[in-house]
Amino acid sequence: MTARALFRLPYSDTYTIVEQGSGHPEELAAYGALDGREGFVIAPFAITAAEPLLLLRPDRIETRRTTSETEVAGRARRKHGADAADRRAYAGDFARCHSQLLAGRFAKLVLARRATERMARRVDAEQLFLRACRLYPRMFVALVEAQRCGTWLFATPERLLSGTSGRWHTVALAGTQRLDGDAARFDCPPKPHAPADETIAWDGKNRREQRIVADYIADTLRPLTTGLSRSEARTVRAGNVIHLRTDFDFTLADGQGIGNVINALHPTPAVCGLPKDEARRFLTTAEHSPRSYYSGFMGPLNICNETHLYVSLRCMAIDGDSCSLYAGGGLLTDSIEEQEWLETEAKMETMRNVIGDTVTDE
Ligand SMILES: C=C(O[C@@H]1C=C(C(=O)O)C=C[C@H]1O)C(=O)O
Repeated sequence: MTARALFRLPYSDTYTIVEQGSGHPEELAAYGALDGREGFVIAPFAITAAEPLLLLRPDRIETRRTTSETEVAGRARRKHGADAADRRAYAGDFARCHSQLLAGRFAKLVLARRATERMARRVDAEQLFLRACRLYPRMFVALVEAQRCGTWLFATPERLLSGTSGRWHTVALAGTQRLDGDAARFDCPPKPHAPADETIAWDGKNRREQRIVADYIADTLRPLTTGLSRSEARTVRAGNVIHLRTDFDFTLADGQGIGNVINALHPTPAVCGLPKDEARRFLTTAEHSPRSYYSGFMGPLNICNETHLYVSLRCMAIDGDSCSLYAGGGLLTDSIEEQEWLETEAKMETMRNVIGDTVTDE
């Protein structure tokens, strides 16, 4: 085995292992090259020679049951204190983005950062994958191991594109609130199609942030699709935070492939900004830590005729005894730096809860 991916779909009690038996995953030059292909895809935020778009060949596919252990509930993790240098670097990045927003160069920018945790011992990535499956039943959980991209663990709430042959689905997910105290036990929706809890209040800034994403997706998909439907925005839970989500369903217009749809959608203003190409260029230089495979996308492509591509969020890169966690948040002109920092901390909790009590204090 030279590369492998493990993935668990939301609400499923089984996970799938996809292994490539020999050689390295294929490097593809562009999203269009995904049309008609089969395998497990892992795409970076921006394709470069150092961080290519990879397609893992499914030489072996196995499905296993996730265990029903509840061992995770009481795990205590030692207190985490953000590094002062990280905090200062984020403040600098925020100021750079905010001045661009105030100058009217961008309608929205998503600023991201990285935090590295040193572990007491070498990380057992597969154990962490299984723990993430137990902790986050609503999320798409995946572990990818390949020489070219390294080892990544994800527990993401954001679908980029999924479907079988006929109907396709995507979402506009944005706006974030932390669930604290008793509210953290709150479940919305408890099952895939259950009604959402509409007692939750959202402020204007979060609603605008999410509407920008939903309008962008609708405008992008309209010329490429037929029968496009758009739901109302509703509240959904993702671990210890909640978001606003609009669902889209569509059929591809004649002559359209999903590679073209991905090329048009990715990266959406849920993870990048508007206008898209300028925002992507700006962020790749403005952010002090490169995003690598964070905020790209990954998932099975045409495996057993099903495609489930998710945005690579709530994730970490694992390297020996070190875990690099990534998170970002959408900025508008009225964003407040301290609140945005706390939002990235809340999103990083998703992976901090997975590494649990193995974090050391050094
Ligand atoms: C950028 C991230 O999340 C995205 C940004 C959100 C926001 O700005 O409110 C919410 C959900 C995601 O679309 C992340 O998790 O790192």
